[in-house]
Amino acid sequence: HPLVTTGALGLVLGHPFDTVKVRLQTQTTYRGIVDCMVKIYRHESLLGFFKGMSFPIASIAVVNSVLFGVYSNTLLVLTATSHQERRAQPPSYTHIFLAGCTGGFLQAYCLAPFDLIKVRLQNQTEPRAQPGSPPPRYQGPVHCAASIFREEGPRGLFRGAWALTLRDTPTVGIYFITYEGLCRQYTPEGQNPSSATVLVAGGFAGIASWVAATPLDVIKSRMQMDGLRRRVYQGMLDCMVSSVRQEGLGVFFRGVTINSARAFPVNAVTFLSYEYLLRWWG
Ligand SMILES: C[N+](C)(C)CCCC[C@H](N)C(=O)O
Repeated sequence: HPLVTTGALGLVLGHPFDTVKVRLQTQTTYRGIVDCMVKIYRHESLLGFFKGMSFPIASIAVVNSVLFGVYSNTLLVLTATSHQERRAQPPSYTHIFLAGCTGGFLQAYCLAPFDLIKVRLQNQTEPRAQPGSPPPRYQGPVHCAASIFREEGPRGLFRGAWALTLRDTPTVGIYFITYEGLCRQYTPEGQNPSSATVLVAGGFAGIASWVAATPLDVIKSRMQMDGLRRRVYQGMLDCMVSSVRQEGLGVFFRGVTINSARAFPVNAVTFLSYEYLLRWWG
């Protein structure tokens, strides 16, 4: 289906932005977005921007099905109305928020191992296949997963999962509230939102939820990178405190600009697919 293709394309085109975000959040060698992009391009070529992309592509369908499936089923239980009836009897924002939080909470658990591997691969700065230079620690996603499993045990695959859950539970609530709120604002009573409305509302829902999610996103990424060699942080709180001590409060908004630029198109397309699927299967 074209929408699935567009969704996958959005993910591919958005990935370079995500790589820059992750590096800005976890490494101190970059002075900003442009500096980071230039350095990646010089040392690792264009391929450097696409490190760690295969697992997100492979898992997006599952992760988004859990997110949107749990959300819409929770809403169904809370409001006792089907999707069609819902245009006539819109659910309350409390219900939307609660259903979003439930979806975010469950989605975080499915996402955690894939996200960990993505972040570890994105942070490998070695250029690909340079004869003579030492090879990167992880040769690819499967090797990365197997190495983490071997070196850190099965729980190692869930490093940073707690921070990820805390990041996603409330902010997926915000995601759906923003989306529904904007759709209602710009749609005549009792009608379905137009495609343009869905795209714009979805884009802004992505940005709003990511802005709210950024502080815990930074902590999550740092927890995921911790333990690569020796462990630096005692836990999430320790990671927050020492990050703020060393880098100031601004640390909580690392990567927010580039991530917002990525989030608008990616989430616009995501919500458009969601609305289409609901109308078909309703
Ligand atoms: C709630 N939080 C902001 C964390 C995520 C919301 C949507 C995530 C989306 N798949 C994306 O990659 O942008």
